[in-house]
Amino acid sequence: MHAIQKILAKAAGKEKVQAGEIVNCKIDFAEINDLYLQTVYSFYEMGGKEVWDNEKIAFVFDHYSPAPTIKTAQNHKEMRAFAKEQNLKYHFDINAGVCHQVMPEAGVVWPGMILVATDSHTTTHGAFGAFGTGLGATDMATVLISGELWFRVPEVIKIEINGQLQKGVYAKDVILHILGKLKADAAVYKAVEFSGSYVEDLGVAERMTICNMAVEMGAKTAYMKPNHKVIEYVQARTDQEFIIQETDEDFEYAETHVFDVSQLSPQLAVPHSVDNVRSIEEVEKVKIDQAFIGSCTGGRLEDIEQAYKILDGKKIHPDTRLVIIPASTEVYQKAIEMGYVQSLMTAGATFAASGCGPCLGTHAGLLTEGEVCITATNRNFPGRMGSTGAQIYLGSPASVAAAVLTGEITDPREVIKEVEANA
Ligand SMILES: CC(C)[C@H](C(=O)O)[C@@H](O)C(=O)O
Ligand code: SF4
Repeated sequence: MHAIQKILAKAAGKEKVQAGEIVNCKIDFAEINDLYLQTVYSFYEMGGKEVWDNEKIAFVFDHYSPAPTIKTAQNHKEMRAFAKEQNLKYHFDINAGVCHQVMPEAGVVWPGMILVATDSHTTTHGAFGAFGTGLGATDMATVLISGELWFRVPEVIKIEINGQLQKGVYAKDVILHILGKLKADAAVYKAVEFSGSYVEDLGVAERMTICNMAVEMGAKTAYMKPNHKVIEYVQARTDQEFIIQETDEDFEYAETHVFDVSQLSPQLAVPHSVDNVRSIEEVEKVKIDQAFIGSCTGGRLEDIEQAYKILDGKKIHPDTRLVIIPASTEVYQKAIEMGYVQSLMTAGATFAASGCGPCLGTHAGLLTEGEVCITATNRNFPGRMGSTGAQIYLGSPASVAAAVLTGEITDPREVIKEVEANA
């Protein structure tokens, strides 16, 4: 069995499971975001009275936070009432950030757990060796009532990533490159394991960026075997005991793909699909109107630092706008302490309150017809960030920063070389 299948077997109280088998698993933690008030309605419609465990459920207000409309304010009000009535231990209101950043920071994510959330990017938590997957309102209501849910045991695709990245090339470029090669339907209902020499020593932030976008190839869940950096991160935030499952030597993967990233250029997903990927050399000079750094894909301290290293002491191009939204208040506070916020605001960036915001076009920086945006987020379908007539390029925070410096898509490797030469 694969480590992921062992996680499911343990949660189902079984010795062994196999791909294709349906198993009923105990859930370790469940998160509902503020787009899913329906979960509360379904909970009551299904006869729910008390949640199965009020210490294993989180409400996170992140998609519409702070509430940009009266309707979403009403949703928050009803969800706050439910959280109070059920005495939920974890209720992250409008001052917390994006669920996939807030939960690891709160110490509720650990290796070997089953974490479900009303969000497709719950694959992010494979970065911690967890089985993380997204649910709809009805399944989530079932979990709130019973603390259990059925799963079809997935096959596992192995993505082996080897080599050391060049300066100016980042984890976001790696996952975009993989998506461009394997395409958006490569892993439908399968689990994706990322391994190889590049992954083994990878830090938490980079692991989260890569696992976050596994769902963009249809993955049910993602997995990276925890390294010492992950274990240190988790143990600094929780006393929860955990087991790191080992994949059997003789486990047979459904597919194996091997990538050497040592010569990889910065990558961009170009309009209008996440798997429509080009090396930056093919898309340089595209004029940019607006740029965004943020989200559960690219809003961590390390992402903001990429922009700081390029823009510190400089001014963004007068024809462009840069919106930066730290993925959580904790990230925001650290970015302030590091001087990144002050420097980037002086360069001309606009900061907004932690949350999803422009990533899915709810508020804090939408695009109108004909505007061109480069963003550190994970989806670029028509209408994702506002008008369906806008053009969205997905790239690393460094590619975003290089573009707002020159006003057009620019290779961050060139800009970084210049910054270092003038340092
Ligand atoms: C919550 C939901 C509307 C959606 C998801 O499930 O991913 C959102 O977070 C997104 O990124 O599109
Ligand atoms: S930041 Fe974007 S991708 Fe992440 S949960 Fe929010 S809307 Fe979804």
